[in-house]
Amino acid sequence: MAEEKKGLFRRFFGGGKPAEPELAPEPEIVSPTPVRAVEPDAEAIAAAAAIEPAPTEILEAIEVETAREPEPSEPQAFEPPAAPAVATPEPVAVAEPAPAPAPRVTGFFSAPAAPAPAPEPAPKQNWFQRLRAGLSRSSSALSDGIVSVFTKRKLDNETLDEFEDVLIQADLGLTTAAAITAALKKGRFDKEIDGDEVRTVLADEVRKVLFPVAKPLVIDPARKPHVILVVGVNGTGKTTTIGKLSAKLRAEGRSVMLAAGDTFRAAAVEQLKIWAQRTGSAIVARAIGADASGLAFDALRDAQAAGTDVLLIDTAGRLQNRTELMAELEKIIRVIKKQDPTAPHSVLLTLDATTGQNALQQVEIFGRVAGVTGLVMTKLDGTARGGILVAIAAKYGLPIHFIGVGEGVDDLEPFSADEFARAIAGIAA
Ligand SMILES: Nc1nc2c(ncn2[C@@H]2O[C@H](COP(=O)(O)OP(=O)(O)OP(=O)(O)O)[C@@H](O)[C@H]2O)c(=O)[nH]1
Repeated sequence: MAEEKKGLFRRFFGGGKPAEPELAPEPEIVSPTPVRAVEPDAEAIAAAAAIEPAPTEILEAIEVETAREPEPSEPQAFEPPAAPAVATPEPVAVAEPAPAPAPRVTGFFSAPAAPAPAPEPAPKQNWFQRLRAGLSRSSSALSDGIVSVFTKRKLDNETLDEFEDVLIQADLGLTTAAAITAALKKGRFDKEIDGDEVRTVLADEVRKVLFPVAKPLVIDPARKPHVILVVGVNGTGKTTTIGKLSAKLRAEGRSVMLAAGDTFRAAAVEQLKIWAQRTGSAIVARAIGADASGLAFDALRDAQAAGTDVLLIDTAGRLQNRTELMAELEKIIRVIKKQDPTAPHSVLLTLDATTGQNALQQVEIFGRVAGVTGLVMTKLDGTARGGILVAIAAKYGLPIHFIGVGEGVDDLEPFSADEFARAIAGIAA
């Protein structure tokens, strides 16, 4: 199929390489300082401040351990691993209600002003509504194409070709675009067709591609801990995803430990600490610039000792074409295996939907180097390129566990083929 559409592909992508995200600057490795001395990042704190606190009853159930002080200096080599700082979550303090202000006396007529009526809270949208809203840029790009191709026209070879172009432009991939066009042609050729019929066929075909890959992330209760390693390119949402997952796991009553393996970025460590506190998870963090594989090793040892259900390991962002950084990722996995040969039990690759075609290469290379077991696609809100998820599913068949449509704790949900297919096709309910 790729051969058939080569001319077409070149028209859309200029025959060149797909656009790559800007190279992120090399993270600066500063001399190790104790984690506690790291200046909190205002942006990270502001982002995490939006997180809903874990239910009080969950927080009350947390066992409070004594926090260990960080080592004064951090070894760069893996052996022997130094003990990490294990900061134990503290229950989130319930803020004392502020005393009601006394009515202001303004003379003889001192009656307090009538309070302004409270604004009606906006009704909370359900997940499908948020998914539809998030995917609106992707679905309206498709919808506009459908309207312009099919308005008052019969389904002939020309309209089919134009429609296939619309699908390819929406990043759905050549194979899926061809399958959708073929399905539309069946029994409808030379007949008038309306937009709703096209949208139904589109949703049906997308659903067929996504159904086999929509698989939940399964936590093996026999593993103590079930180790989840989160990998991906810079800024794809690893740390945020770990925070959101920890909230879900804690809400299910599981004990969780977070390992702040992004030892390049102080903001990532701070962000993770806030998530740990809010969700009632334990956290293992070290100084900026510390050896990430040593930290992963120590975190796993601590999680085993504590009988923790799930250990979520964050890693620094890395571009898939940076060989030395990918080798570092291999080392982290090797070191984890020394402690538990069956670990990591899940390797999640976070993909930023706004990246478009480059995401395919990320799946290819991270899959090969890190043995990715499942995908999390973030930032489906605010992109017209959400179709890339379909192209990835068709090409790699890797499980898609979660998708993200925003920065809030509720904006990450298990992936549903049917919901995604309807949302991207612009079908209302
Ligand atoms: N709009 C939107 N923003 C998101 C989503 N997921 C994450 N983000 C934001 O993306 C930015 C980067 O997220 P991080 O979690 O820090 O990404 P990271 O992969 O850990 O970054 P590095 O450590 O630099 O590799 C943050 O501002 C997040 O709030 C999403 O689904 N939608």
